[in-house]
Amino acid sequence: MTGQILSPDGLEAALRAIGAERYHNLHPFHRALHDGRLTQGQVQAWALNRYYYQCQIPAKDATLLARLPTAELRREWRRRLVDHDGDAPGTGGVARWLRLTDGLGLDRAYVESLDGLLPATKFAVDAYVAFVRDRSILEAIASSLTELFSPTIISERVAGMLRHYDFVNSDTLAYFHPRLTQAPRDSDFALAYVREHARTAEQQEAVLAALKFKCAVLWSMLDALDYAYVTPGRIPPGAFRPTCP
Ligand SMILES: O=C(O)c1cc(C(=O)O)c2c(n1)C(=O)C(=O)c1cc(C(=O)O)[nH]c1-2
Repeated sequence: MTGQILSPDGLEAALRAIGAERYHNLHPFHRALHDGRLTQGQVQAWALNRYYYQCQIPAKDATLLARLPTAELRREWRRRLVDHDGDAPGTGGVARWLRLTDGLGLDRAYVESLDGLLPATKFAVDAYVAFVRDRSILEAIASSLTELFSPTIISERVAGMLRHYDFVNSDTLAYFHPRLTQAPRDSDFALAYVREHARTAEQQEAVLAALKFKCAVLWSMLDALDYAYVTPGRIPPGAFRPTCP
């Protein structure tokens, strides 16, 4: 498609095709998580590593917020900060994620210390924040478009985990509930922005590449979990070691 300019609908279709092929719902570690094939220790490893993604998302959004040129765009984007950081201690998505790690039996101070992260989790998440800092605003906004696909995986995850694991309940999974309305609101905005602003073939290619990059960030986080926690003997030095079965 080099050089060819897509219509806004054509661009949206190409973005959705990337999600259908590359989104992390297809990863074997997620399939195992949602189908009840993981131990509590493996679910702890997932939640502990994913905590780093959660707590860097508002840092990523703050980085982008500072670069946005208009009050209208900043007003829209700052909602994301409030969604994640809350507007008082103990509120917002990051605090709700800690309810999940608490409920799974992880020590909160240990989770927050980030000491147990897999090296690849840190590299992947830091690469996402750096991408949003260093690339064009159009690419930065496009990289959030994985959220177009997240409501489906979140619904599958919550239903699957409640059905299969006796160590979670709807209170510990409360993180996910607001995401079902926040994610479509955010991705509707990001998609409309991208449809309107990606006009040249070069811009459209950059937008598609940004979404592929973000799918790769999410995929590589799961590759790292799969490598370290599924086959015994592969946990990297210093990373979290489950003590429960
Ligand atoms: O549970 C998931 O599978 C999932 C995926 C994604 C995503 O696709 O990036 C996000 C979230 N959750 C999420 O909770 C979230 O807050 C979020 C923010 C962003 C982003 O790129 O700004 N993605 C996601």
